[in-house]
Amino acid sequence: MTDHQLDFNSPATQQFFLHDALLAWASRTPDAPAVIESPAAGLLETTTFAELEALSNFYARQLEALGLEIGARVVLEADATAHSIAMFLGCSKAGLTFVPVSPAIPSVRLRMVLSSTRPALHVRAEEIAAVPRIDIDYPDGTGIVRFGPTSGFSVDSAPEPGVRHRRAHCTTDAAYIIFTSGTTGKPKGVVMSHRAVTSFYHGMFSHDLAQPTDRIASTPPLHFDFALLNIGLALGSGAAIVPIPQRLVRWPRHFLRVLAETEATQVSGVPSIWRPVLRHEPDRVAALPRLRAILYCGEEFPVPELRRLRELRAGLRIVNCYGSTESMACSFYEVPDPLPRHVAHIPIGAAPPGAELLLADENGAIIDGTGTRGELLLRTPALFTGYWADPEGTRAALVADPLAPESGAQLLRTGDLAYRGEDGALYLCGRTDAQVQINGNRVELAEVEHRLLEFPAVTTAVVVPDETGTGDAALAAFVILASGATADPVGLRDFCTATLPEYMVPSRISIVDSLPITGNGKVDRGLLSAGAGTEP
Ligand SMILES: Nc1ncnc2c1ncn2[C@@H]1O[C@H](COS(=O)(=O)NC(=O)C[C@H](N)c2cccc(Br)c2)[C@@H](O)[C@H]1O
Repeated sequence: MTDHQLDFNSPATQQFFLHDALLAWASRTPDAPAVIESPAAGLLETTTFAELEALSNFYARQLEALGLEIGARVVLEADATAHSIAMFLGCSKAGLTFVPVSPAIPSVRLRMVLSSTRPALHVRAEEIAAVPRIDIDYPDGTGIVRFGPTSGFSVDSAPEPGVRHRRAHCTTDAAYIIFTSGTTGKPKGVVMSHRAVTSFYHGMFSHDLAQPTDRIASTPPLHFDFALLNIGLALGSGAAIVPIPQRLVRWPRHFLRVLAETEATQVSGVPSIWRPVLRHEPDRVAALPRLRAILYCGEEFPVPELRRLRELRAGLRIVNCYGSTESMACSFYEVPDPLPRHVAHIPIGAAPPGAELLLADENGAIIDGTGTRGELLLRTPALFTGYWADPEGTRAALVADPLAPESGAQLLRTGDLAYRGEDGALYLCGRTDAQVQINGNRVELAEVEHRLLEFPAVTTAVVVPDETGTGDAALAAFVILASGATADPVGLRDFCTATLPEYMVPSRISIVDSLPITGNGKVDRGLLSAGAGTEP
């Protein structure tokens, strides 16, 4: 063993890292399916726990051989597949921090991630590396790697070897950094340590959400930590993960075919994935052979749609999973079966064992009673390390424990408003800021507004959730142009598409002469949301 190679078996390093949590079953059930993929109709590809472990060891060795520093970043551009899961497990084993990004990420945003995290490597799944990104100027010394069943681990350009200062990998090191939308017009890199992620998983396993015989279909993209929850839930329970390619999620017939062929027993996804399925293929939902549970997160699931799902599948277990990326997630709430007629909103339940959700009023005082609205504060061992390169933003997200301010303990300010129901459960009722969820993706309205304001002719931009449409959440933008200036909604929309992910591009852009305001002079977003802003 050379002086910088890590010995995973020595007591000193016998800690609990992300890869320990996800591969514990490789020794118990090596031949059980860990990843089941459906590359084409009628075709299934299964990777066993032993194969996944061996593949992650292969990638770990290749990464180790590059001699990078512990904690160096690896930007991982891939969809969720057996190989990309093995790659991030390999990063975990090699003490490297992975930064998952979507293959659909606009180059401008990818450049921001690269310049901010200064990664040692940009590793790309071979199926997407076939389309080279020509407009990326890498920070110097960044290595470029293609990986997959054909390429193995192909180094297209070697990284500058890091100088090893650190001897050992410890669980407070960052397992991953996930970039979410940021209010200051700049996305925030949420840094999650191994200790935070594995303690979250530990709390999650106390809910018995999965058995070794389960096959959990996962629909979120790899850059959304919901995907990491699903992968951890499946593999950590000895069950199989069934990654659903993004392109299929929007096609109900294909989506349901894959669920049927892989005999998925659970489906994890944001509520909006069910809307087209319920509208266009209800019979196929009813006919799915083994679906027994769904898990959702990211946004409210409209109760009428939940009822419809239950009509189609009597006894379906439905779990509402609430949380923010800064603590991976937080609470799991079992939707009662049957769902009483009077229920109009599904609660988020309570925090998992080992964590605590508190309600605080605007002065920071704790709210114990029922019916009073406050901001949700979270005490959890799964707390993020901070926002990457943003100490100010990190401080603003945390608050001293109101019940023990002297202790130095920090609680997460979720930014969510909630109240405690008579049933003791917590119900969300809005945001303290203007962050919204579009198809389960977090959108800071300010970030979209900032982009619109970069358009030369625009003097004012307001973006609100568009409540005028039916079903899918969308964004409506209202812009005011400088006097005499001209612009058209199509041009404005293209301008947004150039730098923002699709879900952040407003579907409706109205050029207006004025905006409605509330009594205290703020733009009346509620009125705009309701479409009042577009009346002639
Ligand atoms: N179940 C809900 N009902 C309603 N509103 C929800 C729910 N889950 C979130 N949200 C909202 O989304 C915000 C956070 O956005 S986020 O940081 O992008 N994270 C997310 O959306 C997803 C979050 N990481 C998560 C949740 C569950 C499992 C995993 Br694993 C991960 C929360 O503060 C809430 O406002």
